[in-house]
Parts: sequence; structure tokens; C-alpha cells
Amino acid sequence: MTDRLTIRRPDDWHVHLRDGAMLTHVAPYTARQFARAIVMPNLSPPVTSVAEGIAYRERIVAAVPAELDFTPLIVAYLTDHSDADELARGHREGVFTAAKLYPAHATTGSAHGVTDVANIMGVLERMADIGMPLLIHGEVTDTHVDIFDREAVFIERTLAPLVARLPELKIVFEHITTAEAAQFVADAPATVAATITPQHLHINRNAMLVGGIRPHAYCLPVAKREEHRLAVRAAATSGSPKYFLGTDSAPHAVHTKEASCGCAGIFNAPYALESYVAAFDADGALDKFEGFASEHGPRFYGLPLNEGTITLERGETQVPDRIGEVVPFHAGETLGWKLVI
Ligand SMILES: NC(=O)N[C@@H](CC(=O)O)C(=O)O
Ligand SMILES: [Zn+2]
Ligand SMILES: [Zn+2]
Repeated sequence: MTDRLTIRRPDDWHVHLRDGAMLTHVAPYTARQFARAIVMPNLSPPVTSVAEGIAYRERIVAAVPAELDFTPLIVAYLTDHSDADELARGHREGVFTAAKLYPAHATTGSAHGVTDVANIMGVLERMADIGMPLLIHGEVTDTHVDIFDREAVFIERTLAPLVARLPELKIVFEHITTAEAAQFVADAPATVAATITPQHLHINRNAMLVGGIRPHAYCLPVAKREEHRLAVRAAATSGSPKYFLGTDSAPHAVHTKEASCGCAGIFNAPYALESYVAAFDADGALDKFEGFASEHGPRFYGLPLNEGTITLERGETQVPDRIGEVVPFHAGETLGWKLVI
């Protein structure tokens, strides 16, 4: 039995660090676990211009204790009116690592998102030309489609046609939650990859709905049936370079989740690595963890692998009920691994 696992320093390829007081509160947790993070741009207002990207990056750096070696990677938020020249300039100048497609009204902070991919086809063609990755929240917003089917329907209606049209465009299908998504990515060209969250490795929809409604298990895309959790978990632990770590840590103050209309998002940053490694361990896949956490992401993005290592050890990590105004994932549980750096 392996009791100690030393791996190259990992990165988080999908996180919400927010802004203002929440940024100050949560950014250190991500910076303690990860060397770099792809920071999502769904602020209000969203990060759309190069100037806003530079300013946000400065606010993030200011929120992280100086002794932590952490690099935020900034993402442009796509709207129906995105300008290809502005995005390309941001990419060229090292401000925008990628651009994010939120279908309008699909999730938290997506009101300014894209109403039809056709509206940004010129932008996507330019991104393909310059090798700038497109990150996608992959759910349709059609009110006739059941919330549990929105990811699978997005593949059929939007993602498959997009990949067929622009096979050279690098696409990250973010936070996949279904067997259909895992299979689509497996069958797609090497330009298509996916991030996987810790919650979608651990919970199915029962966690949210059995024995009372549990708002802290609610995020988007919503957790699905057990068969989907198992398919996503098999993808994560498969060793395939198409799947990599993206926590989707999405903090919301407790009163906005424990409400008649609660916000979507799970705050998993403080114990993300302990949570992921527990799943890999349970599946006998510890040997696949370094690839998932530290290698597949940078290789897909075309960025250097991190220098240095971290160590995880078997041992108890008690997850608190609250961290400031936010309830963390696994609140009140004991995880079987700890990060010892
Ligand atoms: N995942 C979530 O449930 N929420 C995210 C948005 C997102 O990633 O879809 C958030 O910003 O709160
Ligand atoms: Zn999302
Ligand atoms: Zn997210």
C-alpha cells in the first residue's frame, strides 16, 4: 500500500476566485494547493477586455500571500460582441491564456454570455488560427430540456458540430458530469479535452436530494445519476491525457446557498488535492494521479510543466463545517489523505 505520494506540482485548470473580499478570502487556499490556476472570468461585470484582464490579474496577485509561488492564468469572457482582434492581442501579450464560452443564462454569472455560437464564429476561427484554447460550459439553456440532460444535449446540438467545423480549435469541455461527455471527449480529436471536478468524482444526485435538500451539494452542471459518476471517474483515473484537474471551486456566501433560490457552486479549493487523491486511491489508480493533476493540463495548453513537487500522505484531514462565510465541500467529513507539501 502506498502511504506517501510525491508528484510534480499540480495546477487547477478551472477555478472561480471572485473579486473583492471573497477574492481575498479564497485565493490563498488555491495558491497553497496549486502552482497555477485558470481563473474564470464570470465576475460582474465580466472580464472582457485586455485592460480588465490585466487589472484582475493584479488584484489576484495582491490577494495571495507573497511567500506562495502562484501564477493566475486569466481568461477572456466571450459575449455576442467579442472582438477577435482584442482577444488575439490579449493572447499575444500573455494576458489571456484562453477564452470562455458561457451559453447565456446557463450558470452563475453567464447573463452576458453567448446567445448563439454562430455569433462568435469569426472569433473562434481566429482562436483556432492562433492556438488559443476555448473553454466551454457545456449545457444548453433551452427551457424544454431537462436540467439533467442539458450537458448531453449540448454535445449533440453545439459541441459536436463545432468540433466538426473547427477540428483544429483547442477545446476544453469544462467540468464534465456525464458518460456521454466522457465518451465524446474520448472519441474526439486530440484537440478536445475535459476538466473534472472533485465533487463529480464523489457525489451523484442523491447527495443533493436524499434525506432533505442539500444546497452545498448543488453546482452546475448538476451532479447526475450514479452511472454517470462512475463513467466520469473512470475517465479521470484512466490515464488518458484528455482529462485533467479543474476544481470548479465556486464559493458563495452561506446565506446565498441556504436560500429559497440558492446559488450554484461548490467551494472545494481548501482540500481539493486531498479530495481528488482519495478517489484515485479508492480506485487503485494512485499511479495515474500525477498525470491528471500535473501533466495533462499543461501539455494540452502548451505550457511548461511545473518544477518542484508536493507530497500527499495517508492520514486524517478534518474538513471544517465553515471557512469564513463559506461552507466547503466535504464539510464535517474526515478525508484519508493530507497535503504535507
Ligand atoms: N459551477 C457552478 O455551479 N458555479 C460556477 C459557475 C460555473 O462554473 O458554471 C460559479 O461561478 O458559481
Ligand atoms: Zn461552468
Ligand atoms: Zn466554473
